[in-house]
Amino acid sequence: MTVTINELINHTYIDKELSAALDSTEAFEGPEKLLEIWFFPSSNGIPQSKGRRLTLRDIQLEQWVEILKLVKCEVLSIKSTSQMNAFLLSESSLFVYDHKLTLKTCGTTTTLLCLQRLFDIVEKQLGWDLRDGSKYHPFKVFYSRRCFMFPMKQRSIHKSWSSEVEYLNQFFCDGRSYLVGRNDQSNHWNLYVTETSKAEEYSSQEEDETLEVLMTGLDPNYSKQFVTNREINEHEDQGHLLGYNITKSTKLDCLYDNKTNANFTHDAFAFTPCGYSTNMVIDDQYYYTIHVTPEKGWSYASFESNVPVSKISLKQQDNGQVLNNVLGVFQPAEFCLTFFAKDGSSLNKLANVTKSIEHYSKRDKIIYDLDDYQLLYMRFERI
Ligand SMILES: C[S@@+](CC[C@H](N)C(=O)[O-])C[C@H]1O[C@@H](n2cnc3c(N)ncnc32)[C@H](O)[C@@H]1O
Repeated sequence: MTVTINELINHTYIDKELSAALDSTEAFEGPEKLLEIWFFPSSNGIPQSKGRRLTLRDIQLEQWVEILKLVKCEVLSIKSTSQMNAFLLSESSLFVYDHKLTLKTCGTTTTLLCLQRLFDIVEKQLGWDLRDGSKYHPFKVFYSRRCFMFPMKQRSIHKSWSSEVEYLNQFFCDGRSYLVGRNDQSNHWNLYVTETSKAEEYSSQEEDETLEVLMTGLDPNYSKQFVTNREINEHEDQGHLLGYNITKSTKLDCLYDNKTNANFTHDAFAFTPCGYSTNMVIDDQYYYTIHVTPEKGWSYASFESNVPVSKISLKQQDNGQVLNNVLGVFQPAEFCLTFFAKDGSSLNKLANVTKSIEHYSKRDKIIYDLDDYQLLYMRFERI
């Protein structure tokens, strides 16, 4: 599976002015805030309203721009497939399906401050009744993040986990908050998750697994691949061209063995003076997304994927091999991984495979049973 030059010209949307002018030279908070909202268990579960069935993908671009303004980030470009819209943002990514969305943003973005506007739009425009008294009850909500490197630089409620949880609890019923890993400044990960709406739980046929790998202390010989130092030129969109070149040279488009020849859609951007983001969509419905902050001192890269590796590779590959491919590109000094799965066997398999990651030693391993999901958290350090 490799990307082709066609990927540079078939965007659904592209902000050429923004793409040409983005620049950031200050210390950057790579670790992202990750919000995933399942409004319904599947697209089949979306109700009709006034004789029409509207979905998240009926929300217009101008409204996403307005929602993202509250988050303090902008849309660089969009790739659409038959089942989802993949937004590449000035600070990471947004994936919109008919019934669910994933918003991943880094830096000093204010992810949760878009919740009220998002639910207003969903309620008034799509006609979805998600009210539970003064709160909302979507099918499921996940909000997570690794501990920040520069917590005091964060804005508003994002300065502390407890104020983020307090804010989430104003919107949702039955939310639970976890501190996963060591209770020190730099080695933990936080999760907020709402209880699955029981009435709909068993109508969900959707298989779902998500692997995240959060890497720090990137090897400078490898992270320099993400430094381009391009000249800012208002008239040329070099960011997407250089992003494409980096994808090819690092082979980040070859992490999965696409044995089914499923459609592959790709969008990447190289920031200036450095930094890289990419969204890859496989089979029109699964994504993996990679974001890189290569600066020495606060280097960071994240990989997140909901690609069902065994289906896409016809059982030729597993998540352990994908993990090794990812580590090979960044060679981090440390990383933690989180893996959510409904099926305990893929989780156990990954937990066992990772016993033998070359050059790394396991420091923490934690498994949670979260009603319909199991969660594996592991942290490793280079030996
Ligand atoms: C590519 S973004 C991805 C963030 C992602 N969460 C991560 O760090 O892995 C961050 C990188 O791009 C660089 N960058 C340059 N201009 C930027 C901008 N306007 N907004 C965000 N990042 C920018 C940052 O300095 C950093 O190296």
